[in-house]
Amino acid sequence: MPTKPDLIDVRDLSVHFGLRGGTLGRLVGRDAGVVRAVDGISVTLREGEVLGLVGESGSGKSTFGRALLGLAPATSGTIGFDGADLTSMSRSELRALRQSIQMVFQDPSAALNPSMTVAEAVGDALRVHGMKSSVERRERVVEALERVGLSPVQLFLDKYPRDLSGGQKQRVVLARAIVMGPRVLVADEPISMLDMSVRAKILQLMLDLKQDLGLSYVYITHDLASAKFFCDRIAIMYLGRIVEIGDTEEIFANPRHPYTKALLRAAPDPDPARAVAKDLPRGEVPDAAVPPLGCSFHPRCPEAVAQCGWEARDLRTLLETHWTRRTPEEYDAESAAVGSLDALARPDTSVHVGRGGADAVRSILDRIRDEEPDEPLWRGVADVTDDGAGVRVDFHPGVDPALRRAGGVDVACVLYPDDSPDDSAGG
Ligand SMILES: Nc1ncnc2c1ncn2[C@@H]1O[C@H](COP(=O)(O)OP(=O)(O)OP(=O)(O)O)[C@@H](O)[C@H]1O
Repeated sequence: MPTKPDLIDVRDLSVHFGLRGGTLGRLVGRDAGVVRAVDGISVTLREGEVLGLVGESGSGKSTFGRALLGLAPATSGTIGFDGADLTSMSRSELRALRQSIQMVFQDPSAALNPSMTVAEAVGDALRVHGMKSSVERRERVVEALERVGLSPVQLFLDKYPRDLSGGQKQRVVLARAIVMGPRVLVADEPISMLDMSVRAKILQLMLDLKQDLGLSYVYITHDLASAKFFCDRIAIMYLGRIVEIGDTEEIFANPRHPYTKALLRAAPDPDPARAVAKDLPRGEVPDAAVPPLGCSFHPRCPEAVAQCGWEARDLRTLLETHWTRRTPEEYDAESAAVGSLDALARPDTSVHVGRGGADAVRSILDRIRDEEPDEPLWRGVADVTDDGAGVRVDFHPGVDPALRRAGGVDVACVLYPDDSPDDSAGG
């Protein structure tokens, strides 16, 4: 089957949000930094394709989706659509573009104005975009409502959102999205707030609309089961980046990135024979304002190796976790020997720990190592040397892996060396 042309071509897109510092920071005029909500993403959406963006909360999915409509301003990079770069469009150009790219949000109740009837809500976009004839508008509204399965249409035209079920409201939202004749729908968790009983119906409706109207979708979700059913290709996102992207079948049959594997293990499997325990990787998604060194996923990764980007903050987490398992007396003695952990709060690859003497600190580290020999952090420790009142821990230098070809998908992980013949990378 010949590959369809690219409809959207995103290159190296970043969306960073500035964070104002606390009161003290503001007094001295210092910013607290930036949140890298989207951090250098390159991806294409092909004509007629459903591309899924999957990841935990905070991975940047919604920000990426909003950037596709110019709702979140790009910090750098480009978004090509129909030969134009969306990131450099004026407000009026962006308004015009929204006839072609529409967004569907998670909560249909919030998306609909409670004081507008269904006919008004769906027809409003046509009016705003200059369709003056109310007869013509009415025709288009009726057609859109029929397409989304709200029939007989006469029953729905004069209803208010409060008169409708969640599923019916999302159908109205979809009617409003398609009435302008768009080419792309960016659907951000469109079924997650609906009753289980209607979720599959709404997804099927979206597939029917795609077929009938030649739509393409960007489907944003944290729900792998719906992505498996709905998407042609899936991009797995973590902390503002794509860590793996490929055909849906391949991603599910043969996940490469340890994060993808963990997500798949955590997803409830409808087939009880293959059901596995829920075990999302340890810890939480780190702060996008100060991401981990190297691969952002390394602190949670069970397969991490020496060059994944180990640093002082990982050692701090290790010590703190270790102390949750000690008696109060042991904690008092060990924390006195180690001293303040403040020096471990920065992303350093060489760090001094301890104030109670090198031997005391070494024995604490040895004890943790004996108890947890498989802890991946030990693979990152290059050297522990005596250093005055404590020890100096040096980590191996880390690499920040780029997306590269690995057996039919693109994956950003040092465990997968590039196997593409021509050295090209990216999704
Ligand atoms: N307007 C904003 N100002 C500051 N930070 C923001 C803003 N919007 C998003 N962020 C931050 O950017 C990161 C990515 O957020 P985003 O909502 O895109 O993630 P997500 O994967 O869609 O998560 P969710 O599923 O919870 O919506 C988060 O750390 C979030 O706090």
